[in-house]
Amino acid sequence: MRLDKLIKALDEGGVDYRFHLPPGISAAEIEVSDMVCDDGKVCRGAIFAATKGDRRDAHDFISQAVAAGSPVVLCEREVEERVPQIISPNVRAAMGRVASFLYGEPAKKMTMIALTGTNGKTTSTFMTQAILNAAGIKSGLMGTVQNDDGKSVDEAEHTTPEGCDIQRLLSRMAANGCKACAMEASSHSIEQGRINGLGFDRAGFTNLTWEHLDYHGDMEHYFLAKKKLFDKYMRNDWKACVNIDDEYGRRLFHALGERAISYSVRDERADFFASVKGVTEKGLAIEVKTPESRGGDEARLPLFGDHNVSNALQALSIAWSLGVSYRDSLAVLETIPNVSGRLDLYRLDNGASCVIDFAHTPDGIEKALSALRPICAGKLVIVFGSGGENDKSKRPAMGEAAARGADFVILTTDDPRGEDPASIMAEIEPGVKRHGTPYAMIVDRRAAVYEGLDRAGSGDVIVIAGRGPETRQLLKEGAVPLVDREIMTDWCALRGRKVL
Ligand SMILES: CC(=O)N[C@H]1[C@@H](OP(=O)(O)OP(=O)(O)OC[C@H]2O[C@@H](n3ccc(=O)[nH]c3=O)[C@H](O)[C@@H]2O)O[C@H](CO)[C@@H](O)[C@@H]1O[C@H](C)C(=O)N[C@@H](C)C(=O)N[C@H](CCC(=O)O)C(=O)O
Ligand SMILES: Nc1ncnc2c1ncn2[C@@H]1O[C@H](COP(=O)(O)OP(=O)(O)OP(=O)(O)O)[C@@H](O)[C@H]1O
Repeated sequence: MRLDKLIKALDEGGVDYRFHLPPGISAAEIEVSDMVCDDGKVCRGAIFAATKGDRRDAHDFISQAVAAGSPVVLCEREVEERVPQIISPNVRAAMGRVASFLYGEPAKKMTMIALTGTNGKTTSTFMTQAILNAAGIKSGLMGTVQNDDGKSVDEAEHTTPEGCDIQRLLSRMAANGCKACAMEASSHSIEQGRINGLGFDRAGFTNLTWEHLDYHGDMEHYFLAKKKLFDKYMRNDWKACVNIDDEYGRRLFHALGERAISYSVRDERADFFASVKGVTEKGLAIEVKTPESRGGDEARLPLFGDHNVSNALQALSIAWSLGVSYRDSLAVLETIPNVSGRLDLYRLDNGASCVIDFAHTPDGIEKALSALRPICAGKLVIVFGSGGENDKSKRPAMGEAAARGADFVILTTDDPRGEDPASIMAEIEPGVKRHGTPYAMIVDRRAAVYEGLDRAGSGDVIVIAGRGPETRQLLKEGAVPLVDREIMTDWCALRGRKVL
C-alpha cells in the first residue's frame, strides 16, 4: 500500500495521530506492506511501531529499524531519523487501528468471536473453531497455545497478540478463505488496547476468579477490564454468551440485557444447561437443554470435569447464536480432541495415571482436581508451583486449593523468572498448611515429578499442573527447554514403565 493512501485511510477512519513528513520525502513514493513492533522482525517495507514496554522503550531501536528497511515509523514523539512518522500518544493502543487499515481491514471480512474470562478461554475457543469448521464456516484461531490462519498453525507467544500481529494474522486468515475468527481476549490485551481496530459479532465470558491482581489491583478492576470487551468492542447485532454459574458472569449477564445468552451447569433456567449423567475413564455422559429443546439430548464428551461441560456450553451457545444447530455442535464435541496440556491423561502400565494440566490459578487447580476425583480409585497427587513475577497474592490460595482437593501435594518450581524458586514455594506453603494434607517441597521440577510418579501405584492419579504443553522454563538465568510430558516419558524410560 502507498503511504499516502494509508494516511488518507487513517484520516477517514478518525484515527488520532499527527503525521510528520520530513522535507524532500513524498508519501506517494513510499510503499508499506507490513507492521512490526520488534526491530529484529523488520523487513523491507515494514512500518516499525515503537511501543514502550515494561523493560524497554522501542524508540531506542528506531534507528536500527530504519537501517533494516523500515520506511515509516509509528511512534509517540518526533524522532531525528529522516523517515515519515505517524505520531500517536499511545502506540500500543494505536497500532491495531493503524495496522487494520494497512492490511485492508481484514476483521470486516469475517465473523469475529472473542472469548474472555480467567479460565477456559483456550478450551472454548478450540471447541468453537472445531464446531464452525465442521459446519462449513472456515474459522481461524488465536489463543494461548497456537494461532491458526486457516492454512498453517504456529505456536503462540501471547494469549492475545500485539495489535499489529493480530491484524497481520487476520489478513492471512482472510486470504486463506476464513469466514470467521475465534480468538481469546486477555484482560491485559483489552486494558492495553491490543484489540483496538477490532469489532466483534459474538463474545463469550467464561468466569472470573483470582488471577492477575498484580496487574489489575483488585477483582473489581479485573472485572471492569473484561467488561470493556462487551461495552466498547461489539458490532451491530452482537450477542454475548455468558456463564451464569460465575458470580461476575451473573453480573455481566444482567448488565447486558437482551444481548446476552446464558449457560449453566447448575441452573436449569439458563438458555443452555447441561448436567453430567455419568463419568467413565473415557469421559462424561451429559444431558443438554437448549433454547430449542427441553432437555433430553444426550452426548458423550471425551473430556473430564464440570468445567469442561461449561466450556462445551460456551462453544455450543456461540455456534448456535451463529446459526449452527445444537445437534451438529454436540456431534462435533463428541469427538473433539483434547486441547494440548488441558487434562491430558496418560495411563501407565502399573495402573497409575499421569495427567498434564495447565491449571495455574486457585480455581483452575480446584477444577482440575475435582474433575479427576471421580476417576481416581486411589490417591490423587498434585505437583505444581507458581509463576514468578506475576500475581503473588494467589500463591497461598493455590496451595489451599491443592491441599483441599488432593491427597498428597508436591510443591515445586514453575517459571520462576527473576524470583527465587524456593521463596515462591514458601509463599504457597501456608495455604497447603491450612489443611492436614501431607506435602513435600522439591525445588527441581524434574525431581518433584519423579517423586510423584514414584509414589503413584495402581489406581492413583498424579497431576502435573501449571505448564500444560509449555516447552521452555523461564529461569533467572534465561529460558531452558522443559516439557512436562517429556519428564513423564523420561521417568518411564528410567523405571522401565510404559504409557499404555
Ligand atoms: C516480558 C515482558 O515483561 N513483557 C511486557 C512488556 O512487553 P514488551 O514486549 O513491550 O517488552 P519490552 O522488553 O519492554 O520491549 C518494549 C518494546 O521494545 C521492543 N524491542 C525490545 C528489545 C529490542 O531489542 N528490540 C525491540 O524492538 C519490543 O518488541 C517491544 O515492542 O511490556 C508490556 C506493556 O506493559 C507488557 O504487556 C508485557 O508483558 C508480556 C506481553 C506478557 O506476557 N504479559 C502478560 C502478563 C500478558 O499480557 N498476558 C496475557 C495473558 C494473560 C492471561 O489471560 O493469562 C496475554 O495476552 O498474553
Ligand atoms: N471453565 C473453566 N473453569 C475453571 N477452570 C478451567 C476452565 N476451563 C479450564 N480450566 C482450568 O484452567 C486451565 C487453563 O484452561 P484454558 O487454557 O482453557 O484457559 P485459559 O483461559 O485459556 O487460560 P490462560 O489464559 O491462562 O491461558 C486448564 O488446564 C484447567 O485446569
